[in-house]
Amino acid sequence: MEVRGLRGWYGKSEILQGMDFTVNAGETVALLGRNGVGKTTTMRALTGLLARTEGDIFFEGQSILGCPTHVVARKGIALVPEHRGIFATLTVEENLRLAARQDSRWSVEDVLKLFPAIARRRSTPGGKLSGGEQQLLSIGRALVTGPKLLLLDEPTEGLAPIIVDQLVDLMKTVKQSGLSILLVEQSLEVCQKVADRLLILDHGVVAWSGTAGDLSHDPHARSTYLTLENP
Ligand SMILES: Nc1ncnc2c1ncn2[C@@H]1O[C@H](COP(=O)(O)OP(=O)(O)OP(=O)(O)O)[C@@H](O)[C@H]1O
Repeated sequence: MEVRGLRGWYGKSEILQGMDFTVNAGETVALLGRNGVGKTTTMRALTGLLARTEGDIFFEGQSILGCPTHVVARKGIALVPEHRGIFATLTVEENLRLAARQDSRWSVEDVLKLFPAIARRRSTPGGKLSGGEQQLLSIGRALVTGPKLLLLDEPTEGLAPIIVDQLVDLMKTVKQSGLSILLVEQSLEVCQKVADRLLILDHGVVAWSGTAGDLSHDPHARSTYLTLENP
């Protein structure tokens, strides 16, 4: 994915003010920044969910700016939103089967094998799962659609450390399968474990980019662009 001069608005507020970045095939890129800088808005702009955008977004060489969400999804971009978006009254298995596409390289059975924690709960309604299980299920739902690029919006937010470790392992497995991942993530520790590159968003643009190692040696960037919550 190549993003060039991306601008995006809510009403008259210009939140994204000319973002430039790429996510190469097979790469995991993390998007960081203080609360409210526009990380979720970026994810929405990339998936046709923001009403007003300008600039350009290329996916596999084709412009997708302004494409409706279902078209973006069909091209192979799957968004796992911050609030997970699973069906509370449907079982785990029904949630997966409803999302599954025949041409996906991940079948429902593959996903259940990959996530034993939710396989054990396959007959449980989505609404009865713990936060961590819901997060795994929503990633599973994205995988069965057969994406090439997975967009994960704060997947570890609010989860216990042991579940975060499981999610990190899962992201590594997904990455090894060749999928590209763009991840909004506040924890530098998680970024260090899974991301090839980090992008820090500030004032609607990508203000810093580099590896987690670069950032650990750059106290100025950490104090300028990140909150104290970032370890
Ligand atoms: N639906 C909306 N209508 C109007 N303004 C919005 C809407 N959603 C978000 N905003 C504003 O847009 C700005 C960017 O919000 P966004 O959710 O993208 O930030 P974020 O970087 O993801 O932050 P957080 O870490 O808090 O989720 C914020 O100032 C927010 O108040």
